[in-house]
Amino acid sequence: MTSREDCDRRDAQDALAAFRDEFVLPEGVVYLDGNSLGARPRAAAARAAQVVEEEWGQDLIGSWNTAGWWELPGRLGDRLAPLIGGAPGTTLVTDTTTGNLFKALAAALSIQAERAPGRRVIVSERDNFPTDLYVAAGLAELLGRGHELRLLDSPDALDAALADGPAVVTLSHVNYRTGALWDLADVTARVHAAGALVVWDLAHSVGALPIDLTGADADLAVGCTYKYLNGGPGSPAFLWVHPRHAGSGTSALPGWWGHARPFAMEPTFEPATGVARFLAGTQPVVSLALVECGLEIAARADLAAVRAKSLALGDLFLDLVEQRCGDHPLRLVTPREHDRRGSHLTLAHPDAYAVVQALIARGVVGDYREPDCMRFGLTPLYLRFVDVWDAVDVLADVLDSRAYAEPRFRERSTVT
Ligand SMILES: Cc1ncc(COP(=O)(O)O)c(C=O)c1O
Ligand SMILES: Nc1c(O)cccc1C(=O)C[C@H](N)C(=O)O
Repeated sequence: MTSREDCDRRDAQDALAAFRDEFVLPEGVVYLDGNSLGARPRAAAARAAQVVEEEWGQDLIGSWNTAGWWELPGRLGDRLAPLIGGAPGTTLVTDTTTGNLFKALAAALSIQAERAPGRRVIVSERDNFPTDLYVAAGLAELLGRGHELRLLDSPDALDAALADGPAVVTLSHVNYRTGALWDLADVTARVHAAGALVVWDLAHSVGALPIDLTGADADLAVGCTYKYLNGGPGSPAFLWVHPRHAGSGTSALPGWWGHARPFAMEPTFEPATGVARFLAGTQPVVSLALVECGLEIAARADLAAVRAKSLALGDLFLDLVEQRCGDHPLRLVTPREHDRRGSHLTLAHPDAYAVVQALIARGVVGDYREPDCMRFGLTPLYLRFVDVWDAVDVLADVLDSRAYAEPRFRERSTVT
């Protein structure tokens, strides 16, 4: 059995270990929820003070020009692009993942309306993150042209859905609940071979594993910056568009920020060239500025090493859970194979909600997802092997002692 000392030794040899110092983590907490809200980069507090006190406080409106506020979405997009295999000028950091998905899907459908007008089906997964499904269904209805959303009940159903000639396929690269990973290049090739376009949601994979959208020849992608990119609560999301589509596909939200000449204040919309046409309106500058602190750290981390450590942390977690919690009714929801899982692990338990609350009370922070899932996020930039050991130690004790049976652990908060 792996001992805590073994984990200490692995931490001592870990090439990514020094990154932990770049984050602020509360004393006595093992944070396994960076897949939902990433930890705060140390540099973020000073950057926030700079934006608020100097750029806003002193320079006021002038900062749109002098502090580069106007250019932030494109400049940060270019900083994020290498993490997703995007070329310069293909990526924006802007709006929310939900909003960007709406724009991306609308653009993909408008491209298909030109190329293959008979195609009216959007394919997704029933188990996709709810916002993705709501956006797709809402858009289909709004278009009023007979579009419909078809949902896969398992990955094996993709080929049959493709055979029916859909317009667009939209999938989450890593599933928010199960942690299951799609093969992005393989799926993209299959979707294209079937004459459809693909829109990827990278919320749970960006910053956690290497992604090559250009190499895979994907069409459009969205994702968020507050998980593995540590941009802060509600930090703006991103939108990537393959250059071949950057001049086509109307934005469903043609706002003045996406106009070719915003300050000409013209009454009709003329899209800016390239991905900038997908900008809509004024951006949350303070939040946007903080995204750079996380991106700056991510740019220095070798994503292959991040992925290798994520898998190693996951294997350790699973081995220890099997060794120490084997008598309890736990079921691994996440595929165990490396090439089929992302960077969080999900265990089902009949009392999952209460177990998660009991763990949080003991300083091990994971989260709960319906109907019976405990999620544990593995963030290699600030998580140590010894943290995983400590987390499983607490989990074993919470389960063995039935500490989770206390009534207070059954009280539901809004955010689970
Ligand atoms: C796959 C996926 N898409 C989208 C979102 C959220 O989108 P938004 O930031 O717009 O709330 C999440 C999680 O919050 C998610 O897991
Ligand atoms: N986006 C979130 C939020 O606004 C509040 C609380 C949690 C979240 C999340 O990150 C949800 C998340 N995408 C999930 O995978 O469940």
